[in-house]
Amino acid sequence: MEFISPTVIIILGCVAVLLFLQWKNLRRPPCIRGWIPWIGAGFEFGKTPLEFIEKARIKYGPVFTVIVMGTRMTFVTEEEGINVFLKSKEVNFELAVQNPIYHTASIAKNIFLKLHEKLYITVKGKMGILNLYKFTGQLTEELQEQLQNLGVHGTTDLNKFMRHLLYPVTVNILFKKGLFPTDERKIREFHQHFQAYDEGFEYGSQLPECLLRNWSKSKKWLLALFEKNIPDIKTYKSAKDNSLTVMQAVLDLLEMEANEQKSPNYGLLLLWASLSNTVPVAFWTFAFVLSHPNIHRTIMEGISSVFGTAGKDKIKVSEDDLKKLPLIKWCILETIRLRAPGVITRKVLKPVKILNYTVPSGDLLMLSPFWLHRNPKYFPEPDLFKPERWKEANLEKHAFLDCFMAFGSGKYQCPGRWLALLEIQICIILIFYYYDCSLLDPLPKQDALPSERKWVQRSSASRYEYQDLNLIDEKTGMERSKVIYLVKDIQLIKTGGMRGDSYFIGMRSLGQQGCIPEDGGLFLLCCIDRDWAVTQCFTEEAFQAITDFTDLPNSLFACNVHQSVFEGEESKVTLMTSLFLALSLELPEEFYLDKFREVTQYNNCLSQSFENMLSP
Ligand code: HEM
Repeated sequence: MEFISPTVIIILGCVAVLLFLQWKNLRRPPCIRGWIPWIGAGFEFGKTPLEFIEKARIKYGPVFTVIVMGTRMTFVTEEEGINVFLKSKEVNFELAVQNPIYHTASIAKNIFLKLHEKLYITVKGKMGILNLYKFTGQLTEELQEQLQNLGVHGTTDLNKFMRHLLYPVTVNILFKKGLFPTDERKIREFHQHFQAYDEGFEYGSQLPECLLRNWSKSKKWLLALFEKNIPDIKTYKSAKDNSLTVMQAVLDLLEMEANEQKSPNYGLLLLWASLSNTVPVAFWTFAFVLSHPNIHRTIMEGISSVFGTAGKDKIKVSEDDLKKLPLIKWCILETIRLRAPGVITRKVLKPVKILNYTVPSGDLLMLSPFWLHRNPKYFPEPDLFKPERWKEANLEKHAFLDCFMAFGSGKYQCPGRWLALLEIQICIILIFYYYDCSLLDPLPKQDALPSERKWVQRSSASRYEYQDLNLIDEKTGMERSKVIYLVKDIQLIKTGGMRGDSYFIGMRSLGQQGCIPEDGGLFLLCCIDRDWAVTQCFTEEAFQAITDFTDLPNSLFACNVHQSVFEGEESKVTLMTSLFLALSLELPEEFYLDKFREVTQYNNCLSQSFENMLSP
């Protein structure tokens, strides 16, 4: 008896603990754990996070938890959860983001926590409503300068165009006038590294850097760029007034707090925050407007009524001018609604009650502006681009529509939101003032979810042709046709081949050289939105013909990839590099250099490494 009772007590104790844990779990939101310990639902979730969230919402209801890489993420999708996310004192922004900040910008958690509030106040003040007027003139000037470089007529990828416009403008305004490189090679390097850093940001915020070699390389390149330029940024004095740039204000604060060594890291964060959403939003606003002829026309009429008929002269844009063109702001906000960030996050400090559930401390509370903006309860006909819905918002008083959460909310709402809106407004005014634009192809598919791996809705690649409104070409004296077009871009995918291998496939528009071999084909062209009607295959001969660079101007690559890719490039190696970049294949440099060598010996082209790189 004496021997049995401790055993019984232990068993009863275990049962009691188990029952208690079960009871505790019963009160927690339904949980998607996946079947692999620690990784949880990481794989399914990582593939298409937005789609995953929506499916889980339908299956489990408005509050649910997903275990990903050892982290409990609890999603809230309806009022009650949203209210807790926005208003509860038990949830915290800084603790939710300190880890990603540590990974992506190498800012130690204790330094981040110590400085965050002061830095936020500084940055918010510099870009707040009261200071916004200071940016209007600078933005107009910088944008006009960039547009001048564009010349009078040409064809380019719309996405690339927006980057070429907004990277230098944003850098020169927020950091120091003239900081953005003007040398072709350096510009290209900047684009390459910033894009790699931005594209890999989600992975970079969660995985150790040693697993992301190329991302890490780009991060180091950008940090080194700031390291080199910090002294110049510090001593820069604006010719117009004595005001500090946003980065100068940050540097002053870091100096005061004796944390100057972290200046390049904060530079990198500011750079990323200022460009990563603004560029895709500018792209989509432009694309939405061009694909709605009535809206486009009304905007053009508005611009002519405020600035007169288009001409070559530089114009000045004032606050009053902007007020006379509300439709442009509505279009931008409507675009942001539709292309909002996938999630924003807070850390639960003490258990919080949502509906009948208790969300435990330590969970990350997640809110998806993307899905919130698609709820018809809050935004009727949510999938339609309807700028007029913004008439209801009290924009004069700087209020957005209820449940518009693209800039986050609460204490640490995006401090750059007014600047982002202003930048895109002026960008649209100037482009439409100087260039005549029209759309020849339909808008790229809005719903990019199945292939969407990012939280933020990226812009898809589209081509765009612009034409100066001065219809007479100064050089030739001839009249120019007036076209701008937006073409769906092509994605590289892979398929099975006749030898039972998987092949690397893909090209931009095929021209006559494309054909569909009956044996399964070697190279397949596929539209980014999986529109199979434009899918075509190459034969081996066709592939060899198009990779023959000896007759470059006539090769299929040269015909179909924009001419500028090849301009000024001497070596074929660089050509190949540009080509892969042009095809939006963000592959590591060593890889495509290797690829170039391999391509010349066609049989090696299908190496295992290639396969691995392309595997999703
Ligand atoms: C359309 C463009 C933009 C969108 C959609 C956007 C969105 C966001 C979101 C969702 C957050 C997190 C807020 C939260 O969790 O409550 C954020 C934070 C931030 N944004 Fe933006 N943003 C945009 C443009 C900009 C620009 C142009 C800048 C700078 C010039 C900027 C600077 C920042 C900074 C510094 C933070 C971090 C705030 C903190 O540490 O507390 N953003 N932004």
